[in-house]
Amino acid sequence: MTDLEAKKSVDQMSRSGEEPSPEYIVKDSKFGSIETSPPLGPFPVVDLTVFSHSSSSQDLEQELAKLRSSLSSAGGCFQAIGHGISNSLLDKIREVSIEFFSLTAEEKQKYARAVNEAEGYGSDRIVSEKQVHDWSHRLSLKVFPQDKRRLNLWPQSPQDFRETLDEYAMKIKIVTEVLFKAIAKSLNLEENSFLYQFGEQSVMQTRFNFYPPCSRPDLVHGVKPHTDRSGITILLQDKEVEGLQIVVDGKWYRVPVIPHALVVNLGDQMQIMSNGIYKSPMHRVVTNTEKLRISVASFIEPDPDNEIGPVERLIDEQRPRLYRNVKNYGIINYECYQKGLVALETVQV
Ligand SMILES: O=C(O)CCC(=O)C(=O)O
Ligand SMILES: [Fe+2]
Repeated sequence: MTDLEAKKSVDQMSRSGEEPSPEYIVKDSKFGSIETSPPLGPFPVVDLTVFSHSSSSQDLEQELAKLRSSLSSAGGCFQAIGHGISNSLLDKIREVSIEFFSLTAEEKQKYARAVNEAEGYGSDRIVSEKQVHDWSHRLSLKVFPQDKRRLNLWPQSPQDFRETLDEYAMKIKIVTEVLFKAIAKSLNLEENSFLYQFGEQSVMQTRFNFYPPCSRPDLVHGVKPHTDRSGITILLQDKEVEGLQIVVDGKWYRVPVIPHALVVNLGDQMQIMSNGIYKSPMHRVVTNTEKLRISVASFIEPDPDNEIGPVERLIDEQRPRLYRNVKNYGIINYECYQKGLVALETVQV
């Protein structure tokens, strides 16, 4: 057993069809009951080809307007198409994820996350006795900077796991660079305004999420409500099974499945850099009784040695500085999580 792990794994309970044990049951969520099927959300589909290829100013303006409206609302999310990653690579990364999670518990344990570490295979990190456990297993791996990869935690089975992740991560990195420039453009900023804050040594952590079916989806979270601590998160959802929900104006909405689109969520650090103009959305994952769900989330964060803060041009009399400059927001975020504090609130001026 690692840290304060639950006595029964979600895999075991899922297979036997039994009710979730008490550690998984959400009692008094401040977000209300777990509604597994709220309405579909107003998340636009943005075609990234207008940012990476020459295109008419009308097309460019149209996609920039979608970025502005989606990122400045509490919804902070859109789906990206035209991202340049082939359908076959997207299917392949999903396939190796399912193959990994289908290995025996003993085999997966070879890549187990150590107590107090973020990387490796396991369940959510438990930081207090009161914490409700998520109905999921995950495998988290640092993919960039490349020399920080801990290859002993990278599965050797299935055989093509490592090369698929490497290829996928390289492509995601290119997509994020296009996005940083596009987001800067949408705020009328110089195109490297965000890219340079992330730095040459920006970090990418890829997390493979696995949510087995649950006999009582109304009682558990696949992932509890949270905002991402990243700068930006690029999420490949399951090809068929929904589960992700996002809060817009105080209400939960489902994020639809678009099989070869990437869900783009801003994280807390872009909310800081954009001086609060763009938002890091509150989101959660719900489970269902019938089908397992997987997702692959890539979290891109600035180099932890870089001091980041609101871009100067986004600070003026009408919009005074909302956040102080910070270094290593990851640590701030983790410490706040342990104390039950909202990290973004602690860095407000
Ligand atoms: O599985 C998903 O759709 C989202 C997962 C998520 O929010 C996360 O890993 O931070
Ligand atoms: Fe998330």
